[in-house]
Amino acid sequence: ALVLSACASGAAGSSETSDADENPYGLITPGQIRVASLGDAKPYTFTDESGEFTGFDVELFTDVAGRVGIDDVVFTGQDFSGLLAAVANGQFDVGVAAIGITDERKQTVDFSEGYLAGYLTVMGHPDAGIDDEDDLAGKRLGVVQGTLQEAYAVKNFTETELVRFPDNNAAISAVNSGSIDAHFLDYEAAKAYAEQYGLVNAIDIPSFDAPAGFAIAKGNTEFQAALNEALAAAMEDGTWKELYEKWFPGSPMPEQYLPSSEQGE
Ligand SMILES: NC(=O)CC[C@H](NC[C@@]1(O)OC[C@@H](O)[C@@H](O)[C@@H]1O)C(=O)O
Repeated sequence: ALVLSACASGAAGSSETSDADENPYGLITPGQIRVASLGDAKPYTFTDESGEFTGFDVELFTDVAGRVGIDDVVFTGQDFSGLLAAVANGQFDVGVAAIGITDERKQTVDFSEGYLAGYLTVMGHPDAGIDDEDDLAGKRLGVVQGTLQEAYAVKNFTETELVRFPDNNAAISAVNSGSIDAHFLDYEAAKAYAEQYGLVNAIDIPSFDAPAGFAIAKGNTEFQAALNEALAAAMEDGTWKELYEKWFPGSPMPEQYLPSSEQGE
């Protein structure tokens, strides 16, 4: 009986520790990372012709996940407004979609360190007559619900009629059909849509105080620490720079994410 009980308790003990070993980051499915993302925020995160998720954020996160030891990464498209809640309530392990880090959002999720700082951009028809923020008075401006653009427009574009959309695709078709004058989205996505539909970037607003980060459930400090360590390594060995040049050719490069040997030039 003594041997049996010792063996039994040993087995129980080992299975408990092996669970922690198997799934140190509290993943929904050990060995797999489920990512909530967007399908229409090219070149940050988008689905290509074959329906594969790709883009700067997608490839950077996939690289970081590999460094953390997880190669099975599954991306799913979400409306931005539901994305953080889905991560907070455990439907996804992480949110990756040019999500700006803000104190308000930190009430819902935790974030990795920042990995991209850029601009919020108003873009529309070349003949919409929008050259600066004053020109937005009396105009109809699209925003995606839940974005920093929505919050900024509510606060600053008080004479503008805001039209809320679930995603960029819906807003862009509204611009193209003329039912709104312009859409308010991220700089690089605006550039991609402008090229595709002959629209123009009219106003660029810095959002450096809210760099994009990976969003994870609050309290998952093991996962957060592992992601941060891997993200720092991807910056230090030039992987971040390589992906930035691949996906944002010609754009000004924020220095803080370059290898330390290239900073402070
Ligand atoms: N994918 C989206 O629609 C996200 C829209 C918006 N992105 C803002 C941002 O994170 O985009 C990447 C960088 O330019 C950041 O500086 C910026 O705050 C947001 O976080 O609300």
